Amino acid sequence: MQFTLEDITADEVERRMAVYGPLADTVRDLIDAVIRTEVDETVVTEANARLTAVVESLRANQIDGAFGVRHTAEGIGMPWGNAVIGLRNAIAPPLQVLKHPDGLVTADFTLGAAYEGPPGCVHGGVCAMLLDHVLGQAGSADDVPCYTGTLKMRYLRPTRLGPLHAEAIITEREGRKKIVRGAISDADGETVTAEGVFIVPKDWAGVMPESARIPPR
Ligand SMILES: CCCCCCCC(=O)SCCNC(=O)CCNC(=O)[C@H](O)C(C)(C)COP(=O)(O)OP(=O)(O)OC[C@H]1O[C@@H](n2cnc3c(N)ncnc32)[C@H](O)[C@@H]1OP(=O)(O)O
Repeated sequence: MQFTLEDITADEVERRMAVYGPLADTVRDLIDAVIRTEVDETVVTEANARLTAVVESLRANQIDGAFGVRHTAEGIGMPWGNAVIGLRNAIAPPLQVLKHPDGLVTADFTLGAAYEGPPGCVHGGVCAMLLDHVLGQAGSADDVPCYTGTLKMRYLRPTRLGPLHAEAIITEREGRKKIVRGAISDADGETVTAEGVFIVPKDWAGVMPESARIPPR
């Protein structure tokens, strides 16, 4: 598992974000539209033909495999394929995770039709995925990255699709292990709580170069 140096300027990062962010936003909108459309089926078939052509145009030149986690020499993270926060990943909500001075990390986001499990509610696995990431970023808030070792979820009540809040913080440390706790809440309070053991890998310094220790945004 390696992080990749991409030696570009901050301006170039911004420029690329302005190109790929809107594309992923449109595809995210497309996913929602495909789930909810009630148009005539001939329109659906035509849309599929146009989309197939778009996919072909994008695949004319592409990388092998996944995007990876790239960073600039200045330490700007570009985890753009990430399933939770990836700028280029239309499957990601995407979460904008904020890091507060006391170590708390928070994210406010809205989940729509693409994240449904029980009727009108968020899929339990989606809650686990989002909390895994938010707890992971809280565990890494001291700039020493850690990986999920164990993650326990408690589903208190169904999480309705719509506006939600997630937060997490390190509550205990023991050597390379950090216990991180967090929750997803709606307007009426917590719906899912999570507790995880996050572990700094033995060889983390080799895995993540000094220049990349600023957590990905
Ligand atoms: C900044 C961005 C944040 C994003 C966060 C996103 C979170 C993620 O999704 S990470 C991906 C999912 N997680 C993974 O793929 C991790 C896969 N596992 C691993 O890489 C390794 O097993 C790893 C790093 C967790 C531990 O490996 P290693 O460093 O060799 O641990 P090891 O030396 O055996 O054990 C260290 C301590 O941790 C404990 N431990 C090891 N594995 C686990 C585990 N799975 N659960 C709980 N405790 C564990 C050991 O018991 C030991 O404890 P103690 O010091 O008290 O004896």
